[in-house]
This record gives sequence, C-alpha cells and structure tokens, in this order.
Amino acid sequence: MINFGGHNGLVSEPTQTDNLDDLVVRMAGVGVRRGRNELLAGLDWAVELDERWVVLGPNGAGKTTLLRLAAAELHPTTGTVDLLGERLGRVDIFELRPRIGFTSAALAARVPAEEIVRDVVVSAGYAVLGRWREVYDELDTERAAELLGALGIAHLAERTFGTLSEGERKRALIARSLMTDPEMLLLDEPAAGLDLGGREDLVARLSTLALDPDAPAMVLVTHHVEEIPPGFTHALLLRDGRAVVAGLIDDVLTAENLSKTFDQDLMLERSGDRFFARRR
Ligand SMILES: Nc1ncnc2c1ncn2[C@@H]1O[C@H](COP(=O)(O)OP(=O)(O)OP(=O)(O)O)[C@@H](O)[C@H]1O
Repeated sequence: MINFGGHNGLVSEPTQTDNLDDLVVRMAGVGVRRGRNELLAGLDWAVELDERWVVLGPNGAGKTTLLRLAAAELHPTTGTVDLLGERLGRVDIFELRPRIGFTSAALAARVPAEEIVRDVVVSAGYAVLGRWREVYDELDTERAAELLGALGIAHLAERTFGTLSEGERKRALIARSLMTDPEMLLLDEPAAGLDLGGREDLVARLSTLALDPDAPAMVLVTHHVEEIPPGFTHALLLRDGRAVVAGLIDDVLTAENLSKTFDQDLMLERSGDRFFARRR
C-alpha cells in the first residue's frame, strides 16, 4: 500500500455547502482553438476528490488537450478552468504543477535514456527531469524506492531508463507522478504499447490505486474500454472536441453511447468489473 501522506484525510466530511471545496477540476464553457481548429468546445466538467474518471474517445477527439488543461500545461481559449481550487490564468502554475501527477508519452520521450530509474522518480520532487546530479534527501530516496516497489519494479531502481521495456517505463513514470503525493493523478494512455500481460498487470495496479481511499483523484485517458481499471467511478466520452456524455461509469458506458462516440455500431459486454467492446 502506498503512503499518500493523508491529505485526503484533512478534508472534512463533505456537506452540500462545502462541496465546491472537493472539486479538483472544474471546467466551465471551455474551448481550445488553434487557428481554425476547435480542439475542444463548450466543455463543462467537474471532478471531485474521491472520483476516478476515465476519458474515452477516438483519435483526435481532444482527450490529450483536455488532460493538458487539467495538468496546467495549457490555457483555454474560452471559458474557465479551476484546478485544486485555483483559477488557471490567475495562479502561479509552477506552484500548482507539483500538486498534480501527470504521465504521458510526451513526458516519457523527454526522459534521458541514461537517467537512473530511481532518479527519474525522485527528481519529480524537485520538479526536474534529467538532472541526476541533484543531491536528494534520504527520505525522498526512500519514498522513491517505496513507490517503485508498489509498482513492482523495485529491482529496476539502479537500471538506466533507456534499458527498460515499454511496460517498465510506464510503471516508472507512474511512480514518478506519485512522488510529490499529488492531489490529482492524470494518466494519458498508460497502457498504450503494452502487450497483453503488461496491460493486465498495469490495469490491476491502477485498480489497486483506484480502490485506495487515500489515493488522489484520478483521470485516465484511453481508447479502449478493456483498459478501464476496476474501481474507476466515472466516464467522460469525447468526440470532435465535445462531450458526448459524462457521469457515473455504469450510466455512461453503454453500447449506444460508445457507438455514438466512435461512430460505429458497437456491442459492449461486461464481465465482472471489466468491459469489452467490438463491432456488431
Ligand atoms: N497545435 C495544434 N494546431 C492545430 N490542431 C491541433 C493542434 N494540436 C492538436 N490539434 C488537433 O486537435 C485535435 C485533438 O487533438 P488531441 O491530441 O487532444 O486528441 P486525442 O483525443 O488525444 O487524440 P489521440 O487519441 O489520437 O491521441 C486533433 O485533431 C489534432 O490534430
């Protein structure tokens, strides 16, 4: 079990009046435009502290753009984005970012191949990447070891990042994203490129995390319903930069909604707490 420092425990029992304090993401009327392209449009979305969201949609739907907004990497062209109670545009993003864990293929590509895995993880606490000559605090080094253990790759701590398999890299970067004990964890296609065993292992580990009441709020982007870890509570389906539907996973994940989102006649099956989809 990972020690999350208990920041969730500091929050008082939610009541109707302080519900707003529990919002880790609030987007209102959000649009992102680049030239003539509307990457996102008219998006209203809120994520609460104890929620685990999956964002599903076809290629080009705007999923990564949405996650980059939630990671304070991007500003909206229209509308407002509040993250952890702070309004984007009014807050110092360098203070905000350590409170948000983020993994993506873009981040993986920026890790120098010769970086030692333990340093990839521990350097997150210092908001750096590829600066392995930092002198790290012993407690931070211990936490990095604990996180690598929780993700099943403690034995790879001394290896260089470049020698890891795709699946091992993903796990190392998830460990890194948890290093700062973030209040929100954003995962952009964490299972992309993994073989069946690697995917199943990652889904199981993310499920353990999702079911841990002390874990941060989570948002996971994927193209595949098979990659939804048990314990995820909500889903947002995106198509052409717009929300098709959003809400509790059991209400949102239907064959009809998936068919609308992916513009195909799809069947959806549920086996236990996992989902499977195919063309009708
Ligand atoms: N800087 C840009 N200028 C113009 N168009 C852009 C820019 N960045 C992204 N886009 C377009 O915006 C759309 C949404 O991109 P985004 O990466 O958010 O989609 P996605 O749902 O994550 O896609 P994928 O599943 O393929 O990763 C795409 O059509 C993309 O080509």
